[in-house]
Amino acid sequence: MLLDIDSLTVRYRALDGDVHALTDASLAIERGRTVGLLGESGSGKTTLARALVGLLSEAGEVVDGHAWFDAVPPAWAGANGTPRPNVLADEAYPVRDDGATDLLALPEAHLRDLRWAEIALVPQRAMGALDPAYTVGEQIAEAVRRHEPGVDADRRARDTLARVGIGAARADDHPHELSGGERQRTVLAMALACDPALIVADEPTTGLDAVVRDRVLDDLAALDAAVLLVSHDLAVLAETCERLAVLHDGRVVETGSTETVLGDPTSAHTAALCDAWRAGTEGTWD
Ligand SMILES: Nc1ncnc2c1ncn2[C@@H]1O[C@H](COP(=O)(O)OP(=O)(O)OP(=O)(O)O)[C@@H](O)[C@H]1O
Repeated sequence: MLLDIDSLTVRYRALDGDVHALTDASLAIERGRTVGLLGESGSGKTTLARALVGLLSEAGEVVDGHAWFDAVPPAWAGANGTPRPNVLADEAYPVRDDGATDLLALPEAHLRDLRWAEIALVPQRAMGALDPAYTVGEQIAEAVRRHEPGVDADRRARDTLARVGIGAARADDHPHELSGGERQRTVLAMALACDPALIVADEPTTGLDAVVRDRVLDDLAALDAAVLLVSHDLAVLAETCERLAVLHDGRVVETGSTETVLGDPTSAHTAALCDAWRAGTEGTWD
């Protein structure tokens, strides 16, 4: 198993009391597989996505749970390719018998080694993920340089942009020179650049027209990496994902193959979502 989220519980401290955003949420993703995380607005999808990479907002706190992750970034590899003892044998945080590390317990310095290299977040709203002051090529190359020092980072940036259907020459553009769809694909290119084992894509198609949306979904479906695709849109997940998990009020109420979840849902909530989808009302749940 590449990622094994076990009983994740997250709350936000707010002036008028705590918000329990996730309660005992469990979910697993095998290497190379695409899993959809479905839920209405406020169900906890973004919280789960950001908790995995240690990017919850300041008010957020992981109260309980583990996120066992079985991939070792290049920065942890010793001369013979085995993880450096000072990383995996660090008793300050848990390592499971199979070698998986707990993302939720890793110190920030170790998490930084993992981000982009082995687990990449495609956040909601691409514009916010890009720095307006730098060309998109420079931004992609910077991540490559940090994690793969020996690689021609500029070449990799151009190749990765070309891979998501943006001409390599656009590497010299600043974010404001790209269309909304191009920016979204640029953020996807950033996520792909270091060839991570897992991509967490948070509503990557929201706000895109149908053609660009399909292109982004095709890109995600074609990846060797495992993908956790977060969406409120059942149509998007149904056409892209092998497995689905359904979040409702911060709890995972259903997991299973897409076929089973859609064809024979066990929770009343999932059944209602499926009925709404079939009735052609998808996109109106939020
Ligand atoms: N910084 C915060 N402070 C307080 N509460 C928060 C904060 N961020 C999120 N929440 C609350 O946590 C719950 C889960 O929010 P989250 O953004 O994870 O849901 P979501 O399913 O991603 O929703 P959406 O589809 O609208 O993005 C919601 O009740 C939300 O209001």
